Amino acid sequence: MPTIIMTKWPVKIDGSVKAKAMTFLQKLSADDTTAGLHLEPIAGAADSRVRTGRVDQFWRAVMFRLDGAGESHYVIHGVWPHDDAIAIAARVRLKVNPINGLPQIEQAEPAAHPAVPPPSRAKPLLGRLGRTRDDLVDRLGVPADIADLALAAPDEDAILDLAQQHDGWLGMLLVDLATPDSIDTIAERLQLAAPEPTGDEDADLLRSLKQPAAQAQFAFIDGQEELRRVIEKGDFGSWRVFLHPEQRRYAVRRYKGPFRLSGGAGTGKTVVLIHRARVLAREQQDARIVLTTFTTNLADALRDGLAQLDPTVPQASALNQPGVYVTGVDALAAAVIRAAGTGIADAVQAVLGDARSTPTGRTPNGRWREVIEASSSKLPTEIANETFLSAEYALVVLPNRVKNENEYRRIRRPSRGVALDRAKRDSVWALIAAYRAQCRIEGTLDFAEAAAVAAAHLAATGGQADHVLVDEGQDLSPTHWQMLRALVAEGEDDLFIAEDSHQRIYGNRTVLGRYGIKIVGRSQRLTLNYRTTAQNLRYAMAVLDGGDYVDLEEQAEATGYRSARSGPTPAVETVESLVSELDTIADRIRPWLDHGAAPETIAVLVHDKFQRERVVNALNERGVQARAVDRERPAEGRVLVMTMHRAKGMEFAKVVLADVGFQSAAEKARLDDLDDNERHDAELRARSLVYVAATRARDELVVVQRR
Ligand SMILES: Nc1ncnc2c1ncn2[C@@H]1O[C@H](COP(=O)(O)OP(=O)(O)OP(=O)(O)O)[C@@H](O)[C@H]1O
Repeated sequence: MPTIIMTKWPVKIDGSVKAKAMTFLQKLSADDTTAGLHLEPIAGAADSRVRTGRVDQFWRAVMFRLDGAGESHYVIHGVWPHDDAIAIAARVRLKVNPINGLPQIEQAEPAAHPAVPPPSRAKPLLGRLGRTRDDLVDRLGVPADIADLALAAPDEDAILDLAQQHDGWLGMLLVDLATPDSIDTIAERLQLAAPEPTGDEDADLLRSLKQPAAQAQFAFIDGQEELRRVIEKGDFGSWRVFLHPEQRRYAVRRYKGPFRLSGGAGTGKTVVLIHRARVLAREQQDARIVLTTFTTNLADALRDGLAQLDPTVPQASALNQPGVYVTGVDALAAAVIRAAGTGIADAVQAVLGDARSTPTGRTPNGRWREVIEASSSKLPTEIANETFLSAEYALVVLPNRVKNENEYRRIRRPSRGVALDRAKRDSVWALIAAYRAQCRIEGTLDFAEAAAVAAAHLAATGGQADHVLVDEGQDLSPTHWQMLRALVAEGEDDLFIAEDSHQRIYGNRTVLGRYGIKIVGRSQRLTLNYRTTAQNLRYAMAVLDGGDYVDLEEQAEATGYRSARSGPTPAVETVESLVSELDTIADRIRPWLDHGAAPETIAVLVHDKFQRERVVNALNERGVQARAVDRERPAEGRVLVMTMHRAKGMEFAKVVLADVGFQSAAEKARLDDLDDNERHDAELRARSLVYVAATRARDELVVVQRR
């Protein structure tokens, strides 16, 4: 049976043609001698391998036929109207790039490229970065005509425009060339290697199509189902098929222990996790794989993503079952506790010092505040506040299983800022004891307690997973890490953690090594942003400037991300009042809708739920149909309005960021109560929130800031 090798198609085709293309390719992959396919060579074509095929009366497919190992292979170049297809088929050529060994589709007459612009007085970007024509052409294998265009490009935006015209390895090389990375680093990142030609051109082409960097553009299709997915999803689904060589490496490689993958927003960390879950599930049918993240909404998205990638991957419906169990990290703790039944009593005893067997409820938000208000504590406000106490509890008390005043007096409190002398420790413990007593009466646990109890149970009774994959690692708390560590035995491919410390918007800094997760050098970073245009990325990175962010191994978080796409500069509008803010938001959205943007591809991101309701009402009053998004999945047909927290992990074509720089009186008072350490951390989180929100925009970003 012939093998189909799909490429990212240069033109988008609409639904009815897709269906016909699908039927055509299905028949081709079943039997290429079927008469109705009309596979024909083109007389005088630049490449004798080229064939056209009949999709219907009007449309033709253009492809290359390669013969290797006694089988025919068809590299599908695309589908065009009849006359265009014939003209394209006459000129295209598939060859192995002699410098980098990668497959290259080129036109016999390169007239399609714009002329090299006349040199401007300022030195072009690549020259400023010390790049030469030899670097591009002789070391990396950039075709000479494109190298000349790149070397004449005045700035990063011009290079990105050029990169956008070239899918696959060539586009990736051009994006990398606009960064300060060395030529060796760039070559290494794409894993370039040019093996000696064997003398059999078809075999050499097939070998080149299998190179890691080639797979960002060419995909060997495995069965009819995969064929259907690739065609139906077209461009938007390309993450499913065309991975960056680095992404592929992290998705498939085996690691001797925990591995950490960091990377800025939109660099494809989630994509890697989903692919890795599939690879593990396919290779080890009985394996119990847990794929987890911070919130239930994010877990829903992971579940959907995995089903989209491959509906045949079994998704387990309970912990400790073969398949991929996708769940939020707190739901995971609840699942461990539920499954343990009354057997959880020992773990509750180990963590809290009382042997409750059915801690079923969830401690309500605000409980710390009630405890403080009900007490006659003499502690200063920088200690007797909800932020400090809940952090002390989650970072010091629970992970160390502190059960009484004596133990608390002796415990080390690394990186906790405020020093506590003996009297203060005793007063803090009194509040903690009151908190625990109240929760005991009500039979509730808070999230950090539930994770600590689940961790203690798993540590005593044994792991319930073979591989654990974690997204949004920067937001997890110490007891989450203890639970995940205990969930899987130490060993090969035990934990795979994706994180971006710039996106920490919940909780406090944590250090993996303190909770038994030893990365020891197994850590890598993704740097190519797939989602956000270079202009939006610059805005988002500027929000973080000067902040001292550190990662889960206590290293300063790196920046230096690059984007593969270029677009308009974000519009920043400063307004004086709430009314003018609401007017501005509506005025910005209307033209997008008038130009045909689907309403659900537009999002307004705000600070809190009150503002969300205000914006929804104001937009509807101003004739823009809008809907608030809370926990549910967003629906179609209306502009979406949600909090910046809710937007985590999501993306939209166009985003309006509202309330930037605005602080309510209540928030200001809360920050004033904090000690310097906590306040500094709260400020980092606030910046991270704007960074998260700004990086949700794929194409256009409008920022509305209040004076
Ligand atoms: N190889 C790829 N080809 C095409 N698109 C990709 C690829 N990898 C990722 N993407 C797209 O880039 C976007 C961001 O990917 P993803 O959500 O995995 O990034 P992330 O690093 O997890 O982002 P965040 O940290 O902001 O949640 C998605 O739209 C995804 O489909």
